[in-house]
Parts: sequence; structure tokens; C-alpha cells
Amino acid sequence: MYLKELKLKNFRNYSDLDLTFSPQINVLIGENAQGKTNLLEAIYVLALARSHRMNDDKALIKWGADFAKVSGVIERKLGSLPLEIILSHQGKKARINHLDQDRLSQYVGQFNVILFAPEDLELVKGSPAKRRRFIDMEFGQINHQYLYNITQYRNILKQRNLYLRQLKFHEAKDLVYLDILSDQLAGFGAEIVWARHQFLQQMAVFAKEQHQQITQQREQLQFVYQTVLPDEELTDSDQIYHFLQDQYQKNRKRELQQGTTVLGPHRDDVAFIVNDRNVQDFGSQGQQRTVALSLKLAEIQMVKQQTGEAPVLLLDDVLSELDDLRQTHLLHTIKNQVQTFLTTTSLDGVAEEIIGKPTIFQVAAGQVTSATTESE
Ligand SMILES: Nc1ncnc2c1ncn2[C@@H]1O[C@H](COP(=O)(O)OP(=O)(O)OP(=O)(O)O)[C@@H](O)[C@H]1O
Repeated sequence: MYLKELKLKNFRNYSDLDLTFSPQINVLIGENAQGKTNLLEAIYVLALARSHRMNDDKALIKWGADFAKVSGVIERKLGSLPLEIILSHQGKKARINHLDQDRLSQYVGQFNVILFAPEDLELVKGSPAKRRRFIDMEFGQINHQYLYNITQYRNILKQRNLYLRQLKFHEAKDLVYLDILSDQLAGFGAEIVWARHQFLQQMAVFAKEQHQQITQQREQLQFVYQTVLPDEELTDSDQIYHFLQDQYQKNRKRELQQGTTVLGPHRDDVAFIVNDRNVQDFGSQGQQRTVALSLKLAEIQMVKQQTGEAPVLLLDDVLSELDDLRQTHLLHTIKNQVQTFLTTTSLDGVAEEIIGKPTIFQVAAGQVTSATTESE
């Protein structure tokens, strides 16, 4: 799939923008703070109905404006698809083919994007929350049910934690209500753990292959999913459900003392093992970066496998962070296969023989001009 057209109205520093893109490589070139990342963010918002850099949608609305609109046309095997996201101070609206969508979990997944930014290079050594978010955003794009379960889990977890606090401070005492919440949480939690287990197993195969190629067979990458039960003991969602229920009973005293839910998929993590050692603790910065790159490339393959189409790749100033070997591997893998948007302040140092003849856009102070493509 690829993004053919993008229109922005009052999005960040863009008042009005209307662009048509190449299905291959699009380079957004400009000085710092001109709006290159804002443009990638708009594409991300069109795909996932939320920003990759913040939770507050209001920050996306141009200062002083009442609303922001991002619309685009996606070309897929089945034809063109218009998508639209409208953000206002009252909330957000999503439209597929000009029709309002009631549920954002239904909207997400029409347009698949993979974003790779310098902060992703921190994925391996960053906090577990970053890795959970990575799994949720990537898996959520290709599985509506997963996204729905995550939303439900978060809502119930919030209610349950609130209720545990009330019990802790003796503002409530009905333990039957706690049982009801525990049962609901165990239900959604079990589905999430089982889905993550399966997703990570599939993704590990692709990531291992990518990692081997980048390191010229020197390194073996493995994933270890760290959840409520050891990875190898997970058999199905029913088993996890009963296990969680049992654990909530066993930990009741502790939860009442702490006033919070002490276990469940909201505490999950994943460890990346290279040649039998955890890269988070023992890997060099270079090895950690290779893992991050292998993960991103594995995601592209996952989306392709699940949807039958390649996603769109957004590279936010990341090429300059990769050495020649990794840069070459990345560009070779995407060449002629994946529509790519790449932001940079300069193309100097980017392997020209691989990047080929991209379509270039100049970005300056919220204005984008199409520079002559080198192929013309
Ligand atoms: N809601 C908003 N309304 C108007 N302008 C905004 C808004 N949010 C951010 N900006 C402006 O957008 C600009 C930043 O753009 P962006 O983050 O896309 O930079 P960039 O071109 O990617 O630069 P860099 O290379 O430094 O990452 C800043 O000038 C900032 O003031």
C-alpha cells in the first residue's frame, strides 16, 4: 500500500497543505524546526488516529485554531481509500471513505505505517513501558481484537485500582465487587498475554533472520516474553485466565495493602537475547541498535504477512544514526518494495547508489515545495 495524497488543515505548523507522493522514496529535507517531523506525525496520525510522540491530541492543533484535519488517500490492492481524522477540543472523529466511525479500533488498521525514529534505538535499553507500547502499537495495527482488548483492559485496570485504593482507605468494603472486577480483568488480561505470546513468537522468526543478515551470521537474536507465567509454560488463553484469577485471590492481602493491581500484562516485558546474553545488560550500543533495526524490519515483514501488503515506512532522521553497514541493509531491504518517507537536514553521507533517485520535498517554515526529482 502507499499514501498517494495528503491534505492538512491547521495541523501543527501547517495551515493548509496538499501534497501528492511517490510510491517509492520521498525525502523531506529542511533545516531544524521547519516541520519535517510534523509531516511524518500527520501521516502517523492518519494511520493510527494518535500521535507517536504524545498522548494529548490538542497539541496537534495549530496554535490559535479550533480544529485540525488530516486527510489522505491510500492506494491498496483493492483500490483507493480516503481516510480522515479531525481533532478538536471536543474530541476526535475518524472517517473511512467519508463515513464516520464509531470505534477508533475499527478505524486503525486500514493504513499501516511503521515509524523508525532515533528514540526507537533506545527500545532495547529503555523502560519496559516503551517495549509494551511498541508491541501494542504494532500488533494493534494488524489485529482489531487486540486493540479492543487492550482498551478494555486499561479501563478495567483503572477502575480496579481505584476500587483497591478505596478498600485500602476503608471508603469501600464490598469484596464481591472486587471479585467482579478481578474476573473481568483476568478475562481481557488472558487474551492479551496469549496474543502477545503468539505475536512475539512470529515476529522473533523474522527478527532473527534480519539480525543474522545484518551481522553476517555472527549473532543469533532471540526474544523472551516476560509475563505472568514463563513463556514456555503458556498453553492457551483459558489457562492464563484461571492462573490470573488464582493469583488475584492469592495476592489479595498484598493488593489491599498496596491499593493497586500487582500483576498482569500491564507489567509485561520482553528481553532480547543475543548469543545467549541479554543485550539490555551486556550488549554494546551497536548491538542494541542492530536489534532495534532488526525489530523494525521484522515489523514490515509481519504486516506484509498479515495483511498481504507492505506498510509505509516513516524514517525520522534515523539514517544519520546508523553506520554504513546498517544503513545499506535498511535501504536494500526497502528498495522498490516499501513506500518510504525520510526526513533529513541533508542527504550527504547517504549511500546514493542505494537510495536511487528519490522524490524530494523542501520543508521550510510550514511550507512544502516539491523540488525537482533527480529522475526528471
Ligand atoms: N501546535 C502547533 N502549532 C503551530 N506550530 C507548532 C505546533 N507544534 C509545533 N509547532 C512548530 O513546529 C516546529 C517543529 O517542527 P518539527 O518538529 O516538524 O521540526 P523538524 O523540521 O522535524 O526539525 P528537526 O530537524 O529539528 O527535528 C517548531 O517550529 C514548532 O514551534
